[in-house]
Amino acid sequence: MSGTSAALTPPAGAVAPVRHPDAPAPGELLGAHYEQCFGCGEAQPHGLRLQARAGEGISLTAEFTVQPAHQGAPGLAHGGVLATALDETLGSLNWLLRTVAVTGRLETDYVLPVPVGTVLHLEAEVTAVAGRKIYSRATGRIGGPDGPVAVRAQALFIEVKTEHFIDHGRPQEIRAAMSDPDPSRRERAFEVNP
Ligand SMILES: CCCCCCCC/C=C\CCCCCCCC(=O)SCCNC(=O)CCNC(=O)[C@H](O)C(C)(C)COP(=O)(O)OP(=O)(O)OC[C@H]1O[C@@H](n2cnc3c(N)ncnc32)[C@H](O)[C@@H]1OP(=O)(O)O
Repeated sequence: MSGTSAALTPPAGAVAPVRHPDAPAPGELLGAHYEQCFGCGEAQPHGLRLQARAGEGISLTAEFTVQPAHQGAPGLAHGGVLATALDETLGSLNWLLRTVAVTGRLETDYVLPVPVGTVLHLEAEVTAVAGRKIYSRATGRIGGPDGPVAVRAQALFIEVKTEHFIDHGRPQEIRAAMSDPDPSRRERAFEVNP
């Protein structure tokens, strides 16, 4: 049984998403947006280390391998970890729009159990944009990119200003991220200059 709440149905005035001219080319790896990110950070030992790759239009693919640290039941991925993988994949789509946005709503269907050691093959796309609201969906397959769907999600991301992170984040992490000598990492941890 699955369904979609009204909040995830784009309103009548919604428009098709527009790929930013500087979006990474199809096939290009996006790389981590923040090295401590639980979803994608390479310096985050407990994280998913999800790797996303730009697709055509406003779409992308991503992969992550379920580790023993990601278990809920013996030998099986925790549902919250799978939701994180979907959230991260969907959030990464905003890099193709060059819009800074946070998850407002995420609805997840769990279709098949996902064992430890499995590679989850994710694909995601933005379906519509209405003002600050970005509508998107994703699927995660197991056994290969064309394998059966194990999880799927629909989401609503809300565009925010850079100040969202400065106002709400903890000062010590903000200071550390802002003092990163690499300007592109600084930009992607906090802001996007369209
Ligand atoms: C994370 C770092 C990103 C760095 C960026 C660098 C670029 C990186 C590039 C790429 C990789 C990114 C990968 C990230 C992946 C992970 C993403 C996450 O997990 S984000 C963390 C979890 N989410 C939160 O912490 C939000 C907490 N919530 C809030 O801060 C506010 O509630 C917020 C900003 C979402 C909305 O607050 P308001 O005051 O700005 O706006 P209002 O007026 O309430 O909402 C605007 C519209 O949206 C609807 N809306 C808001 N929340 C909704 C909801 N939950 N369900 C349905 N509609 C909702 C409202 O009804 C309203 O609609 P009407 O304009 O009136 O039509």
